[in-house]
Amino acid sequence: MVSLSLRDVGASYGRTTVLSKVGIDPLSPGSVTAVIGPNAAGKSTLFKRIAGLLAGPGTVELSNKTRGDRAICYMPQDTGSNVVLTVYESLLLSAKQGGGWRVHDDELFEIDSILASLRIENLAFRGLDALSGGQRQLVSLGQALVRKPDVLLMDEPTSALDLHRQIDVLDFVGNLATRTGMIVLIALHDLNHALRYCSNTIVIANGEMVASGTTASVITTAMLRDIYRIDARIEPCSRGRPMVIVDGAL
Ligand SMILES: Nc1ncnc2c1ncn2[C@@H]1O[C@H](COP(=O)(O)OP(=O)(O)OP(=O)(O)O)[C@@H](O)[C@H]1O
Repeated sequence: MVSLSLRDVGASYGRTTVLSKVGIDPLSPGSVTAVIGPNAAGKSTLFKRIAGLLAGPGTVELSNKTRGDRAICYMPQDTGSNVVLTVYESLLLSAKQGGGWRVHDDELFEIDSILASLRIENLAFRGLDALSGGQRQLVSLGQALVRKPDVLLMDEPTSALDLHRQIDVLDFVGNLATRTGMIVLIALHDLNHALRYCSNTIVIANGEMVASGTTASVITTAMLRDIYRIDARIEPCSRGRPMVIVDGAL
């Protein structure tokens, strides 16, 4: 089964280094890890570096990958598109990216199944330029999933979604990871989503990794104070789930 580890990973834009020395022990198949941290901390940069879209020092090691060059898929934060394609065509194009152009029945079946799982089958023949922000985000996730990556990097995948869709998407991706062994990293600002859906969490601040480990051990009152500069408590809700309750900014 696939596993992903990082050693001393860094990245720069031109001469400006924005990320350095990020290291994580092998992430196991099927794991879902949150990547959290303030704005401009370096979360998207880390994803671009892992996906090979940015060069930099250190090693991204992916062992036992099954998908060759398509093993790692980055779902960007900005899903805007002015490409003249329908939703269905965009998923088909994504499924075929890097492969041959012959279309097989099982690929069409897979696209239908992902559209249905994300509850966007009604959008299949709508142009990408005629979608709402949330619909674009769901289509972008569909484009990533049809590639069946070994590692899925999701950059704030629920930022444009209503509450029901947020839960739907995170449940779906978590179950898919468990079922297929896909490793998932999700950049999140909603720390309650991290507590609920991610077994492990990595904290990035000022271009450095400042904590990593089980989500419960990483999301603490002290971390929220030091990294986010907020006064907050982590308390169980009436159903026993830990929740971040924010009292104010420091
Ligand atoms: N293409 C670029 N060229 C130059 N600097 C960039 C570029 N993209 C990002 N940066 C800078 O790199 C730093 C890290 O940005 P990054 O997008 O990785 O942060 P982030 O943690 O994902 O932030 P956010 O939570 O706001 O999305 C920031 O200072 C940003 O201004």
